[in-house]
Order: sequence, then structure tokens, then C-alpha cells
Amino acid sequence: MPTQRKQVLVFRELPPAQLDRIARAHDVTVADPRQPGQRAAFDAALPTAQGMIGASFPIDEAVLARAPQLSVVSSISVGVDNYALAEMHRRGILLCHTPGVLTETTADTIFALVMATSRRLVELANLVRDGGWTRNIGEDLFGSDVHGKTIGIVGFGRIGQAVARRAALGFGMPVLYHARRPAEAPELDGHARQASLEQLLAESDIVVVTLPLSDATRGLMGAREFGLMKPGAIFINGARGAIVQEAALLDALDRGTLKAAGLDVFATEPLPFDSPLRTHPRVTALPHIGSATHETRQAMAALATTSLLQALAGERPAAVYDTGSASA
Ligand SMILES: NC(=O)c1ccc[n+]([C@@H]2O[C@H](COP(=O)([O-])OP(=O)(O)OC[C@H]3O[C@@H](n4cnc5c(N)ncnc54)[C@H](O)[C@@H]3O)[C@@H](O)[C@H]2O)c1
Ligand SMILES: O=C(O)[C@H](O)CO
Repeated sequence: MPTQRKQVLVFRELPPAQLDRIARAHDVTVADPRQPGQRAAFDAALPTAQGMIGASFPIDEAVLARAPQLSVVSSISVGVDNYALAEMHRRGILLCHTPGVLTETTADTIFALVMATSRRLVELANLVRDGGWTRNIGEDLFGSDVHGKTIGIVGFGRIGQAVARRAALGFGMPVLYHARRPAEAPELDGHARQASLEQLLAESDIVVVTLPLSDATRGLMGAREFGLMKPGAIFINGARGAIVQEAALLDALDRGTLKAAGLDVFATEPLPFDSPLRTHPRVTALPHIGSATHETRQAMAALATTSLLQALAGERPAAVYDTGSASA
């Protein structure tokens, strides 16, 4: 029996094939509140919305309060820090997300940052582009090896372990990881060792953050943590900007404690034009592209759409986030 048509608010652009799947079964409003001309339509759709799908906009308590009919929100992201989790749990609103389909792509991006910072790829490619390659480069422009270096991974879930596989199995790097419990990752046996955060920071040549943003991780990397890192170490953030105290990161770079930082994410996005991180000579900054390939963004949209349709049909979606847990 076909399900009754419901009201769906799409708050971020969806590929046409996914939008069609939703529109065949339900009444759809497309309104991205980040676009100035669409905010009013978004606000107008909230009172009747039964399902929502989108990303990159905070669905906070104020938004939820204006959506009394809402039963499911499907996020086109694995991170759920944009959602008022406790309020969704209280109201029994399902939260779906996109774990797994973006793991390998995001790990590729993070490993690209490891390579780019260690071997100074962006800086030296720009030197060539700017006509500065007029003689053989000297030691002042040498990078540092990646293979064989110790990598410390803070947060050892899907993406953290995918980074570890690249590092250990591809580049012969010993892996330290900080996690709340020992990882079940047989392919990394003999390659990866659990460590306290302090031990990991003190012993790693390259530190990579792959934690979710939560109350427990907000601002986790501050002056104390950067101060514990090896002089000349490299710091990579492929998770969420707010896990890092950016002033402390800049200070560690300027003092020379850190050799370089590779950042895909920032406390404020897009990165403000006047942020010192934008132009710092030893920062490689990317515009939050962890999962941004054609294949992966299609897969994320398809999974989020499937979950939304399953939830609206009264089925249990495959990728539901447990809003009752404090964090991932
Ligand atoms: N840069 C990007 O474009 C991009 C892409 C995908 C995901 N992300 C971010 O990466 C995060 C991780 O994604 P995932 O799929 O690997 O999630 P995941 O849930 O598989 O892994 C997160 C791990 O961190 C652990 N963790 C949580 N809080 C912790 C704490 N306080 N101390 C130690 N460990 C803790 C969890 O137990 C889990 O093992 C997402 O939440 C998202 O914010 C960023
Ligand atoms: O959490 C995620 O899925 C990525 O950051 C993309 O938004």
C-alpha cells in the first residue's frame, strides 16, 4: 500500500535523481536558508514539515520548535554537530546521517594533507607557478619524510582507522591512537597501539584529529596540547574546526613548536578573509573538502535520501544516529 504523501523540506541542494525520488512519494519544498532569497521559504515550510533533508545549517532548538510535525531529519553528512541532539531525542525525532560512504574519501583527503604539509607541496608548486624555480632548490626548501614517521590519530573510528591503514600498510608508519576503548582492527595488528592523549602528542611526528565535535571535544586541542607535541611536529585537522583552539594553533606555529598544519576545517566556515590561517606560510588550508568527490557526494545524497524515505514509510532506516548517546 503506498504511504500517504508527507511534507518534506529539502534545505540543501540535492542531485536531481534524489530529489525526484522524494518528489514521487511526497510534497517537496526546496529552500536553503543559507541563501538570502530562500530563508523566508524555509521558515514558511517549517510548521508543516514532517521530514527534512540537508546539511551545513544548524537545526537547533529554535528551528525544531517551529517544526511541530517533524518526525525525521536526514543529514547529508556523517558529523551531527549541527543538530540539537537532546531535543531530537526528547521529541523522538529520528536523525539519519551518512556513515561509511565517505570514510575512504575523507581519509584520502587527510592523507593528502599529510603529504602536502610534510613535503611542502603547495608552497613548492606555487614557487614553480610564480617563476621562482630559477636554480636547484636548496635545503631551505626541503621537506620531511612521511614513510616511517610515527602518526598519532586522535579519535579512532571509521575515518581514523582508514587513515591508519594508509599510514601503516602503505607508508610503513607506526600508528598511535587515542580512543576510549581498544580498536577492533585486525588488519592493524602489530602496526597500531593505543595511547593516552598526552603520550600520543609527545611521541608522534604527525598528529591527525578525526574526532566528532561534541561537548567533550570542543576546544580539546589548546596551548597545553600543542605544547606537549614534539618540536617540529605536523598537525592535521580533518574533523571539525571547533575541536581546535585556533589562537593556540597559530601560536604553536609562530613559536616553531609546530612545523606545519594541514586544515580542512575551521571554527568559522567559510574561513573569514582576515583569518591569519588563510595566509600563514606553514598552513595548508582546504575549503572543507574531506568528502567532496563526485562519487562520494552522490553516495551521501543517495544514502540520506534512502534513509529519509524509509523513515517516512515507517521503516527503520539503515543509518540512524543514536541521539540518546552523548557523542559518536
Ligand atoms: N573534513 C570532512 O569533510 C569530514 C568528512 C567526514 C567526517 N568528518 C568529521 O569526522 C568525524 C568522524 O567521522 P567518523 O565517520 O570516523 O566517525 P566515527 O564515529 O566512526 O569515529 C569517531 C571516533 O571518535 C571517538 N570519540 C568520540 N569522542 C571521543 C573522545 N572524547 N575521546 C576519544 N575518542 C572519542 C568515537 O568513539 C569514535 O570511535 C565526524 O564526526 C565529522 O565531524 C569530517
Ligand atoms: O561530516 C561530514 O560528513 C562532512 O564534514 C561533510 O559535511
